[in-house]
Amino acid sequence: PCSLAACSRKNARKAALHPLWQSPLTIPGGTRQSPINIQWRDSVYDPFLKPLKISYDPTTCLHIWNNGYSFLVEFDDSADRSTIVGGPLENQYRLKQFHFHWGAINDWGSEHTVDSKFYPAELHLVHWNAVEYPSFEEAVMEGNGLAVIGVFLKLGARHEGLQTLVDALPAVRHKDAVIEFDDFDPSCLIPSCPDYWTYAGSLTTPPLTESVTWIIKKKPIEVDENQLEAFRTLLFTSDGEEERRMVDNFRPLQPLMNRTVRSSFR
Ligand SMILES: CCCCCCc1ccc(S(N)(=O)=O)cc1
Ligand SMILES: [Zn+2]
Repeated sequence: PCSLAACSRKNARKAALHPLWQSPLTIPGGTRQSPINIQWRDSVYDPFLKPLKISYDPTTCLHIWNNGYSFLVEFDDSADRSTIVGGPLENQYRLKQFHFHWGAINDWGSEHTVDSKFYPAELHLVHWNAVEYPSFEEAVMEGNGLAVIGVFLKLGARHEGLQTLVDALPAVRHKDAVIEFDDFDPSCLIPSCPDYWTYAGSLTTPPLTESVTWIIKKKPIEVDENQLEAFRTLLFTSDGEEERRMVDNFRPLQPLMNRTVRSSFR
């Protein structure tokens, strides 16, 4: 056991870590961690990459909840009703949830960067390989278990589709709050431009498992300042706890190591 002084110093260091990272920041032996910087000129055009085929059924939308990391919109994934296929994927993947990462100010907030540029926020649409695995929880542990579409958000015009989400946020201000949310089609949040980058990576929050095929859309969507500010009114903390604003819920950039980022476009 450590000495009282050393223990308190260790605990102080741990407490000093951002609330998101009380657990270790790195996976021991991790070789395909996310997020990464996408250096545009180092990405390799792959002519064999197919267009991504997205088919979402808005009636599979279930609820919005604040899980203490982000706010999530979850979907009924008990059948192949909201799926993606094609792109770099060998199987069809089912939509499980989508969520966002954002900053305290507009200068940062995204998890991935492009040529070291941060966007103020990033959307993740999380899908799992229901062809090969019986559940999302099992797929999370497998190298080809998950496919996450990343969409950058940039400051610009108000996004009408996002506004229906923003209007619901006050109801999930605290950690563990949940409200019913139905009839939402998340494809309205995905740019129509088909161009994307893709690489083999990981979850960016615990359990950080190396199970994600990342599909990062080249074009951002535009949202306005009020919509970004609405994200920043959420709390990491539960009702009754001392309030901590939910901002800067993005993981630091991870080493590329022995990976190539492929592009679907020249
Ligand atoms: C067995 C439970 C595991 C839940 C893992 C949930 C999760 C999903 C997506 C992402 S992200 N930010 O990489 O898209 C992080 C975490
Ligand atoms: Zn995410």
